[in-house]
Amino acid sequence: MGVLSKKITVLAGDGIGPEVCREALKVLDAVAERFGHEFEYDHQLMGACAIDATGNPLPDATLQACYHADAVLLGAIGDPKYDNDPSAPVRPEQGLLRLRKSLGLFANIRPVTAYDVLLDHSPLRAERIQGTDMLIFRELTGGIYFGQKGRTEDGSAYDHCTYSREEIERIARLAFQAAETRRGHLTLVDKANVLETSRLWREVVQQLAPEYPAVQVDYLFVDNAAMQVILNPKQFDVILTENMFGDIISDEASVIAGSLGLLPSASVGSSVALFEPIHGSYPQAAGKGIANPIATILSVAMLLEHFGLLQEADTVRAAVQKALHDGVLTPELNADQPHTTEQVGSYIAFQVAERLESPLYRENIEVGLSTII
Ligand SMILES: NC(=O)C1=CN([C@@H]2O[C@H](COP(=O)(O)OP(=O)(O)OC[C@H]3O[C@@H](n4cnc5c(N)ncnc54)[C@H](O)[C@@H]3O)[C@@H](O)[C@H]2O)C=CC1
Ligand SMILES: CC(C)CC(=O)C(=O)O
Ligand SMILES: [Mg+2]
Repeated sequence: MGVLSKKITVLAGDGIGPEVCREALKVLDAVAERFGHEFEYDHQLMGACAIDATGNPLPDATLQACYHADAVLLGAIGDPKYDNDPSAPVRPEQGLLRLRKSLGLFANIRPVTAYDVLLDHSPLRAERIQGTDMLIFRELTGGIYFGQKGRTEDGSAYDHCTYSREEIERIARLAFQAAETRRGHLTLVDKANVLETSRLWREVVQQLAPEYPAVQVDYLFVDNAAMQVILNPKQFDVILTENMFGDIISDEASVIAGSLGLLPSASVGSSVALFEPIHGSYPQAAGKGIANPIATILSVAMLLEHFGLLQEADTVRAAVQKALHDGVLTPELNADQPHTTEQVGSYIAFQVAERLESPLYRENIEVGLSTII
């Protein structure tokens, strides 16, 4: 792959979003420095910050910038002032859902990895999780999050869940294809004993299965899956599931890695792809320098892979492994010798840029990174 020039729309968002995005862009700059690529960043508003500035969680300028970008990098959105006000007329999350729908991002891909050096950081037993490597395909533009919602005259509330065959088939095909390139095992997580939409998911997956003879398919009810993910995560290769189940199961699966701050994601579909950590805006941590930027940095690795820059993606992942190995980690993973969000990002960026001989780097190593930029 030659030298590339790419335009990336950056939606830093709210809470810790700007902090983790800053570090991810630092790493992307390091990739540009080492490999000669050019990345141009177009910062736009989305979420609570966009409501504050324009009254709209997804201003038209933001959407247009995303349409015209080669990729989108998102931090996180959300603010307690909306979470704590059930009757708020406009919400940051509406912007995110509308963005996903508008960009046709129907598949959200969330890898879950147990890192050997972090085995002790998971509350789960090391022998239980060691070697876990699963890929969750979460449907992202349908289901209950997008169905009609409202209140009835008697004061009840409803959220409708709908799925069409087409919505299921297009993500199921991506999941089958991924399973073919991995360990050949696909698990559909649903609630087909109760939900009609889940029965349609099973039907569609069963109809597609003969086209992918190298893939072994099995089916698991979501309540059982929630337990199995913790009890025996190594049994999973590719998990395919609908929007809400995937949202919940993937946050749960982050305890295998050791922190929600470690899990990246890629959202793909009919046009531009979007990359974001799976976590939210973690408002309690905003401005404190304690948010783990690795989920966003690994989302950048997925972005590079999407551009076909495989060596660059591997370089970022190797730099992350080095930070994990060297204990250059935020407090939730290294309470004894915590590093700040910025220190972790800088350390990873230094590894990527191979600026290992620079005096600044050496000085930072010598002082235990306490003065890293
Ligand atoms: N994609 C997005 O932008 C998402 C936005 N949200 C929004 O975020 C806000 C907060 O929601 P919560 O339920 O508290 O979820 P959250 O994901 O922001 O935080 C949950 C917990 O995960 C841990 N955590 C999250 N990110 C971390 C990081 N980078 N480093 C270390 N630890 C981390 C913290 O212990 C935190 O208390 C809400 O407004 C919610 O709507 C929630 C999920 C996704
Ligand atoms: C607005 C929510 C659906 C965001 C979320 O929790 C997620 O995408 O993981
Ligand atoms: Mg979520």
